[in-house]
Amino acid sequence: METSLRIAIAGLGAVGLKIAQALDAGIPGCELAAVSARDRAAAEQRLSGLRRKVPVVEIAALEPLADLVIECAPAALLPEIAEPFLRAGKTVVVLSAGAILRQDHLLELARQHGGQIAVPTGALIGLDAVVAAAEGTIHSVRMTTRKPVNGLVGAPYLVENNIDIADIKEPLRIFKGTPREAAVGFPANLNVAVALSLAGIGPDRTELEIWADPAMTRNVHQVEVESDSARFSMTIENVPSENPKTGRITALSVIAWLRRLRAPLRVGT
Ligand SMILES: NC(=O)C1=CN([C@@H]2O[C@H](COP(=O)(O)OP(=O)(O)OC[C@H]3O[C@@H](n4cnc5c(N)ncnc54)[C@H](OP(=O)(O)O)[C@@H]3O)[C@@H](O)[C@H]2O)C=CC1
Ligand SMILES: O=C([O-])CC(=O)C(=O)O
Repeated sequence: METSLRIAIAGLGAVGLKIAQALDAGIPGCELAAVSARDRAAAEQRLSGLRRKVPVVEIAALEPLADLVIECAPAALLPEIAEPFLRAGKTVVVLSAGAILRQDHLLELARQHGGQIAVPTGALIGLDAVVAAAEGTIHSVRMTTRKPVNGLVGAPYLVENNIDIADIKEPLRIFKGTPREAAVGFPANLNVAVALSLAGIGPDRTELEIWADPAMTRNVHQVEVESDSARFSMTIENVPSENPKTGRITALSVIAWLRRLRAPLRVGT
């Protein structure tokens, strides 16, 4: 019988806690081995309803305890979380996808040691079709994101450019550029655009617009792809989680990814 894959979770917020609860409820072939959070006592409290007791440890203590780590913490912590696992040839599931662009050395570490960085579909849609189209030739990828004001306020791009969206009455386009630029200007809001770009034609050729819309209650992402195998358009309207910047479906995407790791039937790319 195969032994269970020991899973560590770094960050126990809107995404991490849901994944911890799902692992505790049971995902065949996987077991929750350890978690990390900023406030250890609060994390222990949040985990107190779980059936099995799980150690809450410093980020540096996660790697010896687990075969795979799921990063669902602030983007700046990605290197600290990922490096020990990649150096040990293990897998790192990355939610803060934007941070990968600023940390090229992580890909090199994975290559050198036989580890892997996995970016789940997360809050987006259709990355299976985009990676398939990328096996042929993709001509263009355009993404438009519309978010309620509270899903965007405080982003560095808005602060640096003195763009005040607190009292807008109409939809306002606040950004037009590339996912590479958005990863810097919106590190906690546009990981989906970076994931899309990594699946398709990269962070410099993917075209991105961001709109703040005071009438919206959901985070809406629209994607249009032109390729030599297919033309497709996709829209996802995400219900925000406890964290207004993060869609509820994000944690579910990782849970589905974990469930497929050892499943006898695997659907989708
Ligand atoms: N790829 C995608 O599709 C998506 C990606 N994301 C990204 O996923 C990440 C997680 O999102 P979300 O769960 O909503 O974020 P939250 O803000 O809800 O949670 C972040 C967690 O990180 C923990 N944390 C903060 N500092 C440290 C530290 N020094 N050591 C250990 N843990 C720490 C916090 O701890 P504490 O609880 O103690 O404060 C908290 O539990 C974000 O980067 C977000 O941008 C989000 C949505 C979609
Ligand atoms: O991109 C992100 O990080 C989150 C997001 O838009 C969403 O949850 O809809």
